[in-house]
Amino acid sequence: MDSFGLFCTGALLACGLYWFVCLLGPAEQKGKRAVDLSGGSISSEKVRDNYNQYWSFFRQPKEIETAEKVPDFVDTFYNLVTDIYEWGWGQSFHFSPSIRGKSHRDATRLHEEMAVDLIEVKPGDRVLDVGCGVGGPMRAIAAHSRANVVGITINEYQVNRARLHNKKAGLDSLCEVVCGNFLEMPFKDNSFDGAYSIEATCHAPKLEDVYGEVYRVLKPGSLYVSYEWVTTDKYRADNPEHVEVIQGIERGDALPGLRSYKDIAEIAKKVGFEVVKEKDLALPPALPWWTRLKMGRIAYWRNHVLVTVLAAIGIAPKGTVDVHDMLFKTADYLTRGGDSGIFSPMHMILLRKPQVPPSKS
Ligand SMILES: C=C(CC[C@@H](C)[C@H]1CC[C@H]2C3=CC[C@H]4[C@H](C)[C@@H](O)CC[C@]4(C)[C@H]3CC[C@]12C)C(C)C
Ligand SMILES: C[S@@+](CC[C@H](N)C(=O)[O-])C[C@H]1O[C@@H](n2cnc3c(N)ncnc32)[C@H](O)[C@@H]1O
Repeated sequence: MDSFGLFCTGALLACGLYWFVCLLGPAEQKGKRAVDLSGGSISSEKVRDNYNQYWSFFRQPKEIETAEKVPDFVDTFYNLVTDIYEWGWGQSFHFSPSIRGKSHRDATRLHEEMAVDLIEVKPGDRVLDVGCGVGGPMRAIAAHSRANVVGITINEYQVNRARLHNKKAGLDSLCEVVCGNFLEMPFKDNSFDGAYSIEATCHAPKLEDVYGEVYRVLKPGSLYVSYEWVTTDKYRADNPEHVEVIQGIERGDALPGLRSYKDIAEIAKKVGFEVVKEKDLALPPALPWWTRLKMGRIAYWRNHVLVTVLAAIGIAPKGTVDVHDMLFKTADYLTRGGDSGIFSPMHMILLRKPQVPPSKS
């Protein structure tokens, strides 16, 4: 073989190796690889139909408003996106402010630990994770606080993923996962020492329903912290560009309608909570939470090619390409929401269930 042939063979081998290790190999947190992408609890052949069904909710906005249909629509959404999220983002399905000199993983963990520090729980306490995903936050919080964490998610596929990760992390004695609706929780009154929700209650059609449930299951005197998705004071409903961005975020994230930051405390008080603290964690001096999304753009193009090839050769379900495409566009809307400051995914509210319930009069 002449030197040119040798060079070509070497280059081909290097490309193949890069493809295998970097593209098909372990992603964010090992565990999920492109070749393992599935439609969650939906069988491969039905992924595309379910994706179309997901979109049909947005063609009938009146129906989204009927609260009973929302949990099913959210469940379908998480069947479609859970594997892609894990593959391309990791086991924590939320944002966090960037921190100079720290990795995304560390910034994510610190954002999670802050939640449990705020609710002041002790080792051995029973803490509720409202909308737990595949349990990234739950594991960080259990390891940090040594509290017993009970997570609830509407999506059965996530329950199985979370249990698997808990076991692998050796945290299954501290972490429990329940499949259920946070609008009607299968827990006794006054049975938790604390609760938190990280970017999950935005899926509730009426915030008072989920806050009311958290209030019911908390012991008197205990604390609940929530990181809420909201529109900020910069949002103008008469600005078509603002409306386009917010609607884009709602469609790509299974949201029945984003709330204004102003409504959160009012709703919490209505169900009986005392507001201890409220702060938008996205505001300066915090560094932008959307930098990670922006920086990932080249990787998303690569992922797009990979998903298209895998779906074409029958390894990934056909509809995966549509779902990935939707997320690709969503990333852009979220970035625009962050850049313009009209949207925050981390409006923090810290609430206390009073020792004595407020009188009804
Ligand atoms: C709280 C919610 C989810 C927030 C984020 C975890 C996700 C929002 C948008 C998601 C993503 C967008 C682009 C994807 C990319 C095209 C793909 O190649 C790899 C995965 C993404 C980066 C994906 C990861 C998760 C998000 C950032 C909502 C639902 C309330
Ligand atoms: C964006 S994910 C966040 C998950 C987790 N908090 C995290 O940060 O990794 C939102 C979670 O809320 C859950 N969820 C949404 N609506 C729900 C409902 N009605 N009942 C229970 N869980 C729900 C979803 O299943 C998902 O697990």
